[in-house]
Amino acid sequence: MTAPTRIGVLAVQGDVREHVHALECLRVQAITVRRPHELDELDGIVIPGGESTVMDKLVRAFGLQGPLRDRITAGMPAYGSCAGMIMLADRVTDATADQQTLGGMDITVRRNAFGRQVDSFEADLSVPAIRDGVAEPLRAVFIRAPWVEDVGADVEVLARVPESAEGAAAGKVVMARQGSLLVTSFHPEVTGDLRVHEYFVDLVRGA
Ligand SMILES: NC(=O)CC[C@H](N)C(=O)O
Repeated sequence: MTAPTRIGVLAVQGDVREHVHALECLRVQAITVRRPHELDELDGIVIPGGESTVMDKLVRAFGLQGPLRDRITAGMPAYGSCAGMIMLADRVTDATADQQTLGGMDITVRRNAFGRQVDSFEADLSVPAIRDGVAEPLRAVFIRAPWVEDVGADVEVLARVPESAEGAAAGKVVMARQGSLLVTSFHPEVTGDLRVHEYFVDLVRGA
């Protein structure tokens, strides 16, 4: 029998439980991570939504920044949702003065991009990369979400806000991948649709 896939969920801040639940629904061993040594046995990690400024401070306070950067650089797959996407971005617009990220992905992300007045926004996304992702659009829930302003040459765009959406959000990149790193602006863990997590688990198993 092969060993079970072990995926960590960074558990310093944010909606950790929902990601643990989604991973367990996919029969993956989900492990909450607060200490550096907890990274050792992982096949991949999820960085949840929350507040990236707080998450960054706690990641540094818990001594996780260096070990996480090392593992990501060494190729450990990582999936960042919303604040997690900010954490995996090499560049952030509208960051606070002392805000740092883990980086790894050659993208520029704009924090709180959907507008300060609009706390949440929903859209049906066509995502050809996921199972039935064209026939059955993915309902995406955005909560004070960032979007991707700019992607490097090695980044694959997986989804955009539909061009028919109102305002500046139309056409913006909200799901992308670079090698073993995956990011979404939105929160698939709150809808019960497991296809994004399934895509990440497949990525981890293929890594
Ligand atoms: N739902 C979220 O993760 C919000 C992200 C938050 N606006 C930030 O800057 O980190």
